[in-house]
Amino acid sequence: MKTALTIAGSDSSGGAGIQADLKTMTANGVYAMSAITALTAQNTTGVQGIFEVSPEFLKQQIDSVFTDIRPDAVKIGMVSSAGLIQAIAEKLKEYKAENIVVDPVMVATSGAKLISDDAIGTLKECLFPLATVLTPNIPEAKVLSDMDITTAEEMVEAAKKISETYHCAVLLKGGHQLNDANDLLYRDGGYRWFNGKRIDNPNTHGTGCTLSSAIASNLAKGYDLDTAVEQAKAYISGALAAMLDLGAGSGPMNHAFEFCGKGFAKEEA
Ligand SMILES: Nc1ncnc2c1ncn2[C@@H]1O[C@H](COP(=O)(O)OP(=O)(O)OP(=O)(O)O)[C@@H](O)[C@H]1O
Ligand SMILES: Cc1ncc(CO)c(N)n1
Repeated sequence: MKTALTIAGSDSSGGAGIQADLKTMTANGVYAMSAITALTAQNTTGVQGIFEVSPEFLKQQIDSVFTDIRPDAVKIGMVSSAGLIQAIAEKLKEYKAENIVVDPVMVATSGAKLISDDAIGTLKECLFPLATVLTPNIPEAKVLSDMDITTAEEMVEAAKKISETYHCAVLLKGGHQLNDANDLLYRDGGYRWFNGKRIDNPNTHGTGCTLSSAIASNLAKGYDLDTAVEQAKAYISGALAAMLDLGAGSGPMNHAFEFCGKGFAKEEA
């Protein structure tokens, strides 16, 4: 069985962060492991608290994973401070990690800030150069490209700028902000649109985490980047289309939509 590691923050409400990643990787057929950067006290309405681990303890978790079950792909999500980012970069280089998906998480769907301003510089300097693919949403891409992005043409320009600056592929997510869930993959000087049909579902908590983990799972299984993105889009569309409706705010998706009603996932006794 192929294996994947998520290095990210825990979401107590289970829809984003580590919990979304582990569910996504499992549903996508790879063995899922985690190294936790921070605990969040969080639900669908917001983030009530953040408790970071120390860089030393994060390194210890990464050592424990790599020295025993080597991951075929690594996904990186919420990393809120410079020391943690440096710790991850050091360990990924030491273990020559491959298939690295970096989701530059800055703000939660609920609006809460998940990274300190000084850490954004460290993210660019230490982690982006290690990435196979970066997966910013539009607000994150605005910060990273220092450009305004209001049209599809500007999405191409911004993705090109980020890709050329950090020498990695960039998947710029159209998501809820701009168009019909159309994402743009810029790599090796060229680009391709991945058009998604917008699903009329207000419950989008954790969509970014889920997409990046699905891409990492597909890379772990040996698919090329284009196919990995294509299949990840199909997975997230299925999870959104299952129309789970939990919590008072923007709720989580059903990561196990393919299993529902089957085998051990039968709902009622
Ligand atoms: N309503 C929708 N219907 C179909 N696809 C969607 C919808 N909303 C988001 N997506 C898709 O979900 C994926 C994640 O994109 P999105 O822009 O939501 O990420 P994000 O803003 O980083 O997520 P998060 O809110 O978790 O931070 C993309 O592939 C996007 O196209
Ligand atoms: C822990 C965590 N990571 C990422 C996000 C972004 O959706 C979130 N809301 N919470």
